[in-house]
Amino acid sequence: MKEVVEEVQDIDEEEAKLQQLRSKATELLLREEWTEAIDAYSHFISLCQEQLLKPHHQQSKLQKSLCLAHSNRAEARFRLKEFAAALKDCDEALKIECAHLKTLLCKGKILFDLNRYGSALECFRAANLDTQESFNFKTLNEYLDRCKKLELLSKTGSFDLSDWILGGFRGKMPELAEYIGGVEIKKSEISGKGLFATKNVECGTLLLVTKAIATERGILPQDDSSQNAQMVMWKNLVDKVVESARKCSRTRGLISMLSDGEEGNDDMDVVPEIDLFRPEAEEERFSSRDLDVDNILSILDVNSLVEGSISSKVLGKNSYYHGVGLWLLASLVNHSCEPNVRRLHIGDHVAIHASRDVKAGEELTFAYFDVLQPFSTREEMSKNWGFICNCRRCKYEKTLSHNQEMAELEMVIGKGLDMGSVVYRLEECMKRVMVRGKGKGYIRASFWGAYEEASGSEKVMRKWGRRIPAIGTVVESVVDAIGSEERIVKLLMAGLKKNGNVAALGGCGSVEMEKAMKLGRGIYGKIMKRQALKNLLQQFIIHEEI
Ligand SMILES: C[S@@+](CC[C@H](N)C(=O)[O-])C[C@H]1O[C@@H](n2cnc3c(N)ncnc32)[C@H](O)[C@@H]1O
Repeated sequence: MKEVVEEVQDIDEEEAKLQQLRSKATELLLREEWTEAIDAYSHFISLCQEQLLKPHHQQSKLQKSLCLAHSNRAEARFRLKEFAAALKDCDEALKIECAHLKTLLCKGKILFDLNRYGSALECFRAANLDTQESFNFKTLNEYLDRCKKLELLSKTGSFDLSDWILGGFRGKMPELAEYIGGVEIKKSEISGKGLFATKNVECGTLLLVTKAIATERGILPQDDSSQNAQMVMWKNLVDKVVESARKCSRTRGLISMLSDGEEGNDDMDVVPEIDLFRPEAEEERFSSRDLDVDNILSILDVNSLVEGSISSKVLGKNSYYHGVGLWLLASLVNHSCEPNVRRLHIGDHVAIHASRDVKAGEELTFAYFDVLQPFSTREEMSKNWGFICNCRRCKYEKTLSHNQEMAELEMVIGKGLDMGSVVYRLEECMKRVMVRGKGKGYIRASFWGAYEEASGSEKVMRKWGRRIPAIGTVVESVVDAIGSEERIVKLLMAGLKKNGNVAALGGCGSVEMEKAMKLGRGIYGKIMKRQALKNLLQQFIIHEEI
C-alpha cells in the first residue's frame, strides 16, 4: 500500500513539473521569444517522452500534450525560418494526431514559404475539413486561394505585369511563383556549367522565375560615402546568405553547386539536374554538407547580381537605388557579348526571358556588363569579372583589333567631336575591310555611342544626310547582333517621335511601332496588354523631354 502511495506521489510530482514547464513554454511562445520557447518545449518534449516510456495512468493526455508541444515548437521554429526542423516537428505532431488543425496550418505555412504550393495546398485542404474551427477560417481561405494561384503560376509561369504597369507601379506588385520553363543545365563550352534552351522560343518568352536566397536593398547616398554604403550592403548580404545556408541543408547544397570562379574545381564539373532546383526536390537528394563560410564568400563574389527594379529604372525614379542578391538558377547563366536572354527583377524574384528568338539547344547567356561598348572596353570589363570573354563577337572583333583607323575612331567617341564624321568614317572603313552580315551589327554595337550621339543631333543628321546609314538600318543590325536593349529602343523611339510616328503609340501601330513593340518584349518579356507595353516604351520619350 505504501509503495502505491509513493508511486502516485511521484506521478503527481512529475505531472506538476510537466505542467510548470508547459506553462513556461506557452508564456514564452506568446511573448514571441522564439529561441527560449524552443528550448522550453524541447525540455518538455523529452520529459514527456520519458514519461510515456513508463506505464502511466494518463497516456492519452500525455500524447495530446506531446502533440501540442511539437506543434508549438514547429511554430517557433517556423518564425525563426528553421524550416527543416519545423517540418520535422509538424510530422511528429501529425503522427500523434493526423488531423491536428494547428499543426496542419503551421505545416501548410512552412511549405508555402518554401514555395511548395502543391503540398501546402494539401495541408490547407485537410485543415479546411474541420469547419468548426471558424476562428482561422478567413486566413485559411486566403492561404487556399493564394496557394491555388501560385501553384498554377509555378506550372505555367503565366504572370502578367500589365495592370501593375498601367497603374503606374503604384498598386500591389504581382505575386510571383518560381517557374522553370524550357531550360536545362548542361556542360557549357563557354565555361563550367550553363543553362540551355530545350525548345525554340520567340523573343520575350519567359524561361525562368527564381526567388532570391537573400537580397539587400537601399538608396545609396549621393556623396563619397556611397562606396562605404555599398560595402555595408554587401556585408549584410553575406550575413543573410550564410544564415540561410546554416539553417537549410537544401540551400547549402544548392549554393555549393554554383561556381566559385576557381578553374579545375571538381565540384564545377558536376552538372546537377535541373529538377534539384525545384522547390519540391526531396531533402534526401542533398548530401548534407558542413557550412563553409569561405566557400560561400567566393561563390557570392562570382554569382551575386545587382538588380534593377523595373519601376524605379523605367520611371527614372530612385536612380541611386541599389539592390544586390543571390538567385540560384540565374547564377548558371554565362556571359556573352551577344546575349540572348535578359532578366527582370520583380520584388524578390528574377524573371529571365528571351531577348531575341532562341533555338532549341542554344546556350542562354546574358550580358554581365554593358555590351554596347568597344571590344577593348569589354575586354577590360570581362577581366574585372575574372574571365576573358571568347564569344563569337569578341573572337570576330579581335581579328579587327589591329585596324589602326578603328582604334583611332574608338578613342574619339564621347570627346565632343562631330559624331557624324566618326560614323561616316567607320562605315567606310567597314566597307574597305569587308565587314559583312552580322559583323556589321557587332561593330555598330561596339561604336553605339557614336551612332547614338550622331542621331541625337539634328544638325549632324542634316549635315551627313544619306552619307550615313538610316537609324532603322543600324538598329536592325545591332539587334540582330546583340538582341534587345534599352538604349537601342530609346533611340528607335526618339526616331519615331521625330518622324511624327509617336501618335501610333496611342492608336494602331505602324510598322516601326510594331518593331519597337517587339524590342520592348525583348526587354521586358511578354506583357499581355499592348497598352501596358506601350506605356513602358513611352517612358523612354518622356524622360528624353525632362
Ligand atoms: C555566374 S557564373 C556562371 C555559371 C558558371 N559557368 C558555372 O559553372 O556555374 C559566372 C562565372 O562563370 C564564368 N563565365 C561566365 N561567362 C563567361 C564567359 N563568357 N567566358 C568565360 N567564363 C565565363 C566565370 O568564371 C564567371 O565568374
